[in-house]
This record gives sequence, C-alpha cells and structure tokens, in this order.
Amino acid sequence: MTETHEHIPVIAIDGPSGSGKGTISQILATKLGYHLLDSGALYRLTALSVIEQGIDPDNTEAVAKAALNLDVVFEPQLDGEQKVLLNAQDVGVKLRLDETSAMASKVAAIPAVREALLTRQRKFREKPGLVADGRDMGTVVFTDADYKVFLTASPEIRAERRHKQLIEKGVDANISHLLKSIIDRDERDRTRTVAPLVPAEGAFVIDSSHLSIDEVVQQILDFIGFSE
Ligand SMILES: Nc1ncnc2c1ncn2[C@@H]1O[C@H](COP(=O)(O)OP(=O)(O)O)[C@@H](O)[C@H]1O
Ligand SMILES: Nc1ccn([C@H]2C[C@H](O)[C@@H](COP(=O)(O)OP(=O)(O)O)O2)c(=O)n1
Repeated sequence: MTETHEHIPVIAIDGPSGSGKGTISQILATKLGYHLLDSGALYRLTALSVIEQGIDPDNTEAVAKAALNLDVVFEPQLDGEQKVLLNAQDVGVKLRLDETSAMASKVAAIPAVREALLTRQRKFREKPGLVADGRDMGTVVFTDADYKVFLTASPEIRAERRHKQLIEKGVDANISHLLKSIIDRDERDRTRTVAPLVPAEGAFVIDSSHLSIDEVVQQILDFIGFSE
C-alpha cells in the first residue's frame, strides 16, 4: 500500500528584531486560519530555563539538554495572542525581559541547541497550514516552505518601535540603550556560524521602515495570492 503525504503549506517569515515578524505573523495566521510558530519564544524559553536553573551558558551540553527538555505549552488566545506556559507557569512577561533577550541570542548561537529545537519546531506544521516566525524558518527549519518572506527595517525604526511597545506596556525603556542592544543582537545573529540571519534564496524581501502594519500584511497576502 502506498502512503500518501498530504502537503501542509508553510509561510516562513524571517527577519531581525523589531521588524514586525511577530505582529505580522499573528495577523496572517488569524486571517488564514493557520497555526503559528513563534520560534523566538523557544530560544527565549531555553534562555529562561538556563537563567532559572542557574546553568552555565558556556556549558553547551547542559544548555542543549535544557532546550530538549523544555516543558512548554502554547495556548492560543481569542485575540490571536499566545499564552506561554513553562513548567505550567505563565512566563509571558519574563520572556521579554532584557536579560532573557540577551541570553536567548547567546543560546541561539549554540549548534546543539538549534539541533535540539528542530524537531519541536517542525511539529508545528499541522493542517491546514503554518505561519512560522523566526530567523531561519526559510533557510533551515522549513526549507520547502511554500512562501518565504524576509522582513526588515532600519535599526533606528526598530528601536523606536520597541521603545513605543515597551512604554505602552508600562515598562521603562531607554531608546539609545535599545538601539545599541538591537545592533549588538543583529551582529550576533548575522555572524554566527549556524543558521545566520540571512534572507532565504528567493525570499520576498520587505523593508517595513516606511510601511504600516496593514500595508505589510497586504503585500504578503498579494505575494501568496490570497484575496479576502
Ligand atoms: N510596519 C510597522 N509599522 C509600525 N509599527 C510596526 C510595524 N510592524 C510592527 N510594528 C510594531 O513594532 C513593534 C515590534 O514588532 P514585533 O512584531 O514584536 O517585531 P519582531 O517580532 O520582528 O521582533 C510592535 O509594537 C509592532 O506593533
Ligand atoms: N528561529 C529563530 C528565532 C529566534 N532566534 C534567536 C534570535 C534572537 O536573538 C532570539 C529571540 O528571538 P525573538 O524573535 O523572540 O526576538 P525579537 O522579538 O525579534 O526581538 O532568538 C534564532 O536564532 N532563531
């Protein structure tokens, strides 16, 4: 008997921090009725486990083990947001702390960590389809993605957006500090030897510096040939 493998479509959205990947991916997933993979959250969760368990981040074996053993549940909410539970605890706020972001970028450079998270990420590919948000969705995790988008914006605009986002959440933030941390993190993400942040071959590159969220969403819907 021959097994038939039904094709499950994937839209890969990659790009640097603050380019709008999370926001745009969430809107697309809701519009298309697709599942959503926030792969950055998996790196952040690994970072949080490392911090909370007091693991030495230079001990790559121990960090990879923490990545492999993550006890995590993503609970989609009615507004399209996702609740993230680590060891049954809501860690939504902790995941976005500066300390977690910096550690996430460090653990993401460890090849064994990326390997450990690969299977977990691919499991998100379920019917009727998946919008996958990250840095290497189109280049490594879903090389056969149906559509690949690379979203970018200038570092200054990304720092401004992050600043506004944090202030709105009531979190104190300094724009020049944010800009520096965005530039440092970009550099680390781009120059690492495994899965560096680069557009996938054939990716649709969008510079959202001077585009609204709606304009970006529309460009992607046009690209994938979806009309409402
Ligand atoms: N095209 C855009 N124009 C204006 N603000 C945007 C745009 N895209 C995203 N934003 C805002 O920028 C902030 C960062 O976006 P986010 O989706 O978290 O980026 P990423 O996931 O790439 O780090 C959010 O507050 C979001 O609402
Ligand atoms: N597929 C991915 C997703 C994120 N990462 C890394 C890159 C970032 O430094 C951290 C956190 O990613 P996340 O997308 O949550 O960060 P931003 O919202 O873009 O600031 O993880 C990665 O290496 N590969």
